[in-house]
Amino acid sequence: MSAATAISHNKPTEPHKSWKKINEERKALKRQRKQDKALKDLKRVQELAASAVNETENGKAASKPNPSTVSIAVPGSILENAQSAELRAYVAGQIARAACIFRVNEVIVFDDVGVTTARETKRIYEQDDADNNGNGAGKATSTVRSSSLQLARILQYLECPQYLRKYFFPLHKDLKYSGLLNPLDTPHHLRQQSKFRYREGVVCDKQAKEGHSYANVGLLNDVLIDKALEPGVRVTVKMEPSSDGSRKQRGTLVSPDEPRRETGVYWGYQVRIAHSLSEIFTKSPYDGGYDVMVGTSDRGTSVQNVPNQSIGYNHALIVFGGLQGLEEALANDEKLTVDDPQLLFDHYINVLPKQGSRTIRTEEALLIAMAALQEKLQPQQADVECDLSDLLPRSEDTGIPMARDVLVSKKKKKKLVDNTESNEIQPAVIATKLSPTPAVPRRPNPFNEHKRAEVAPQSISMEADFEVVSASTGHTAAVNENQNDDLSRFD
Ligand SMILES: C[S@@+](CC[C@H](N)C(=O)[O-])C[C@H]1O[C@@H](n2cnc3c(N)ncnc32)[C@H](O)[C@@H]1O
Repeated sequence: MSAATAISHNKPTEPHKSWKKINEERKALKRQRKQDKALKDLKRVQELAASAVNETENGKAASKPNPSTVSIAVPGSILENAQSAELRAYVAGQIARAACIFRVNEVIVFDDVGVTTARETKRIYEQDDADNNGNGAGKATSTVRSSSLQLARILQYLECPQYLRKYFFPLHKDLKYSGLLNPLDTPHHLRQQSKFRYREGVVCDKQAKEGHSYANVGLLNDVLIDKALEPGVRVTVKMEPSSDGSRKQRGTLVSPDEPRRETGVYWGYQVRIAHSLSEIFTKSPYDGGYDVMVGTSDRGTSVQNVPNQSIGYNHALIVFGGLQGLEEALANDEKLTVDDPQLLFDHYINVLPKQGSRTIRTEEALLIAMAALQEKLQPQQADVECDLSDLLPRSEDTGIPMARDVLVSKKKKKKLVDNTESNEIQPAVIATKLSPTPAVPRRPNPFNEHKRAEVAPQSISMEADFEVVSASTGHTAAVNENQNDDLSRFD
């Protein structure tokens, strides 16, 4: 017998494993890995919670100032220049994406035209307290250019976490193509499995113990919060680490500024409507208004002449013009008496002195300007830096419409193809039911028409005579009352 054969003969032979056994072992390994990850996440959450408690005890949290803010103003009329309803919505989506990419805290939609035409009329909307000179006199109605209202509504819709949209955005023709828009993918749009200290939520209509209420924060179970609030209110909740053995998740109501202030995480933008150029400046939500105002125009000073980090700010405002620029917006403002827009701003900047097209569209200028101004702006209060990469969803975890298509089972796909071939209409669209209790959002929401639904049901049924078009089904979609009523599944 050769040595090799002897060795192979002496080697203990492994018992033959069936595929069933191999699969079981693999599954067990997978389970183990999942458990390890969950434990790691839990440990991290507990550590963060403990450090937050420490900070509060040391009085540090209370004294932390709010980080500096950036606001942008864009005219609603830019939608009027779009060739179709789909493109109109798409332009609004581009503004929302740019605002998030550059961590903008406030988007002001202003009217740079004033007069209306047969095509572009004004619409009534519910003005909030903030618009109403902040005198707390309650809600009032006002009229606004329809393009401004649509832009503002789409901006708000996209900023709202998907799981809350059905509470705050009843079916509306302005949102018809919202399903085609690219999602914002912001950190505050948390997934169910994300373990982050803060979550956006809505107060539920569910009995809670005295002085408490339940909020839907996008988790499997509602969270018990430490305040008795009216159902429908949008809230920011600080999650308490879940105690062992308790299935009930608890949370504390906090200010919407807190997540960003405490963690440095971008927490979305606010939307405000201004009826004219001057209202951008006069109705600022910040005490003392904006301290640095930047106007943008191809007639401005070259951005290359602005030294890096030379624009110190606490509340910066960057204003963009429409089709005819800021000159036109100024000419259409009855309150402003100056005749040169440059006089309204601390800086009047040309962000691309050697442009190769005769004109740069506002949605393009927005991206160019925000990128060019990054190194020129210097916040007085910078965001705190905190590595939260393992707690917040990364781009590969987030919802891309294509990924959803991939998840459609082969059987379903075949059915879809068959139906299309036989010219059947796909029932892939939602009819959002208005929530039974009118939602009072935490943030001023001038576009909330829940009240109108109660008062004038006829007008809603007129507006509801359309569909929401999803990215995957295109124009073949039709309304089906039985479908899931969450608009977010299209984003
Ligand atoms: C269609 S342009 C208006 C054209 C106009 N001549 C102007 O720039 O004032 C729309 C808006 O995009 C921005 N924009 C366009 N080109 C720009 C540039 N080179 N520098 C800064 N902003 C620009 C401005 O806010 C402008 O109001």
